Amino acid sequence: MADGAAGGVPIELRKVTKAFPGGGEPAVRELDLHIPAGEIVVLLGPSGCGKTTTMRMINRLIEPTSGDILIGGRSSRDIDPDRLRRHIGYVIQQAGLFPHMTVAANIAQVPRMLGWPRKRIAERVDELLTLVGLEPETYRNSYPRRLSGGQQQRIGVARALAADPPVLLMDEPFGALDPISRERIQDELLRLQEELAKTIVFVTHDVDEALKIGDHIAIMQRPGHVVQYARPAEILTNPASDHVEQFLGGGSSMRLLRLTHVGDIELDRIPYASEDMDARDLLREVELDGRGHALILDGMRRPLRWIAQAELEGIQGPVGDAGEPVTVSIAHRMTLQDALETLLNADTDVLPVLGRRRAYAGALSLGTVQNAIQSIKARERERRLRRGEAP
Ligand SMILES: Nc1ncnc2c1ncn2[C@@H]1O[C@H](COP(=O)(O)OP(=O)(O)OP(=O)(O)O)[C@@H](O)[C@H]1O
Repeated sequence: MADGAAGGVPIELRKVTKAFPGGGEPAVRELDLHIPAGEIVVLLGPSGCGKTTTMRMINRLIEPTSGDILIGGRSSRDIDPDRLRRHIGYVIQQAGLFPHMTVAANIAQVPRMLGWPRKRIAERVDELLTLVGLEPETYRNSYPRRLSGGQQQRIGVARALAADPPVLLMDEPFGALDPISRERIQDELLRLQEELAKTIVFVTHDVDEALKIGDHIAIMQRPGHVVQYARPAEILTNPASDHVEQFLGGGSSMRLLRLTHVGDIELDRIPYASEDMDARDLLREVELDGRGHALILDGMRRPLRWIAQAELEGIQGPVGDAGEPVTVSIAHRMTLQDALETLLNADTDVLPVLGRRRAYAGALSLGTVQNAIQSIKARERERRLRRGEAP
């Protein structure tokens, strides 16, 4: 990025406690948490478990009662709070934009405070609008009230990113959006993050949002402590306690289908050949395989056509241009849930999976997905057995 793409820095919470004056139990109690550079770490938990307090201690909107917070290895206590906040973007629910300022003025707040020249600010505003998927021409001079909730939230993200801070704090940023806008902006955030690799602390009490967004998830409970800190798939297959399991709710296998990508599972193998392969050789492979068809690939290993055993039997010499074009395929980046949907709507019972550069990477059938589901269930059974529960 033009501003020297500041990647993320790690954040370390060490025995951090916050007791509000007059409060009973502390809002946050001896919290230890390591947030790796460039990751999205989600704080997930029920209302009142201390998520917002934890987040606000990172940018010193709230001062810890005890313990230490290191940002990029430096204690936040040794960093001037105003300076600290300029290096930490903050996104809140309903964006918190100033209604009397244009979109451009809202985004430009921090750069203006930093005394950037006018031209650089204007360029940065346009760059950020493009980055969050809004056309600068259309939006830079609009006022927030004219925009949808999703658009306002995008501007909120653009504003937080304005001075290219290494850290972003996002407190229930998409909580007020309808489900469709919410899905879309989550996807946008993940796309942005691939490019920017910020360190993002993201607060939510929505389990599905946490599973989708988080590289790691910290599940918190009252009073302000972490009961499990792990990757999403591990949290689903191996919740640390009955409490965590209850909080996650049912449907963990379906959720795993949403979390698991086609590239993560063992794919089917079906016979394949290039157009210059001898039809007899391919026929032998198809007979051995027993499913009655093969794929023809081009020189870059991209699937071209399906060919049936009966058709192969009638060909002498190279396979050539025989067969039926491949019209539907599955990308290895798809979730198993989306792949299943594609498979159920296709008129063949097996589809080729495309890896990098759309090259053939394997095949997927209902059986493949079923095997994946079964191995997920087997892992869950193993976990229950380990914990001494009935399978
Ligand atoms: N300024 C304050 N003064 C006194 N108590 C507070 C203050 N802010 C938060 N608390 C208390 O600290 C505890 C944790 O609050 P916090 O807002 O961090 O929880 P949360 O997990 O973010 O909740 P929610 O999901 O509802 O936002 C709560 O019991 C809350 O009442």
